[in-house]
Amino acid sequence: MSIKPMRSMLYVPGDKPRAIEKARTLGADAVILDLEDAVAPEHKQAARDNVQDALKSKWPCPVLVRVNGLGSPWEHDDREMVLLAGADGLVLPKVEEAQTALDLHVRVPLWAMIETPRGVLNAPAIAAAPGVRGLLVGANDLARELKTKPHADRLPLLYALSAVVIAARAAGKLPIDAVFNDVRNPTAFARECDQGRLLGFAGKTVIHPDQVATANAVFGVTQAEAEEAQGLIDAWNAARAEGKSVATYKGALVEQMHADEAGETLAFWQATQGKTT
Ligand SMILES: CC(C)(COP(=O)(O)OP(=O)(O)OC[C@H]1O[C@@H](n2cnc3c(N)ncnc32)[C@H](O)[C@@H]1OP(=O)(O)O)[C@@H](O)C(=O)NCCC(=O)NCCSC(=O)C[C@H](O)C(=O)O
Ligand SMILES: [Mg+2]
Repeated sequence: MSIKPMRSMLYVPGDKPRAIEKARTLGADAVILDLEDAVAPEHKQAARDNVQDALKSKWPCPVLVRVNGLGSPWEHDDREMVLLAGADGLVLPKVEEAQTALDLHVRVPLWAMIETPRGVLNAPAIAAAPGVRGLLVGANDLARELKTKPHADRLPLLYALSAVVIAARAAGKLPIDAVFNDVRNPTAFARECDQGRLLGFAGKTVIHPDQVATANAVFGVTQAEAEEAQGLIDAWNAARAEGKSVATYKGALVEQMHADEAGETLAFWQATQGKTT
């Protein structure tokens, strides 16, 4: 089984060449070169050229491109460029129907952004569409569309966040949590990462270098967790060798599902060894 961790997916504005260069060195599990909301209309062409250029060289992680939305004046040229330049994935904003993903016919993995109420309602079908690798939450757009306000615990968004996790997980795709705007508030960022992890997200989209290490840590597996997983597997194997159907580890029940989960934890830990953060 090949595991590609997506603990941190770093957005980088396509019109900031310096930030694009820096992004190569930050230890994010993926980089999303943005042509959409981070780029003003008068810079769209220059951003597309920068991104095309950046895709010519080798990167230490997968590089995705967020294109402008369907119906925008830039959508066609953006998509052509992504296909020509060979990005590792295409991030499509404001996806509301599974048919949108089906109609695209792109030859790169698709990451669908869920950031409207209709997108949330149709998330199960969108996630299940062939070619879709994962769902990314766009909480800024979603909050605006829901006519809600920022809230420390994201209470107004909880239903949508969980709906995205459930839709993605049911389809075997990756749910990725939304960005946290306040880049000078690492404590609140870490709290939001913890919440996202608890909800079941596989990783978080981030917007600043300082957010990468925290996302990698929170959505990753620590050495202590890996050792715990190994201990549980050893206890399970010993019990099975004695013909038992259940075991205990440190006083708690262990069944096949727990051993399987521990195996996944170990595999994920191994997949992140050797990464910079
Ligand atoms: C958020 C920022 C505008 C903050 O900018 P600034 O205050 O200028 O940052 P710093 O001075 O702290 O930057 C320090 C150095 O780090 C580099 N940097 C900054 N951001 C990035 C980045 N994302 N990737 C790579 N490198 C970055 C700077 O170049 C500085 O480097 P150096 O000069 O060498 O010291 C800014 O961080 C930023 O623009 N972030 C990305 C914004 C973005 O991509 N937005 C779009 C995606 S989020 C979205 O659209 C929401 C979603 O759709 C929704 O609906 O929710
Ligand atoms: Mg958005």
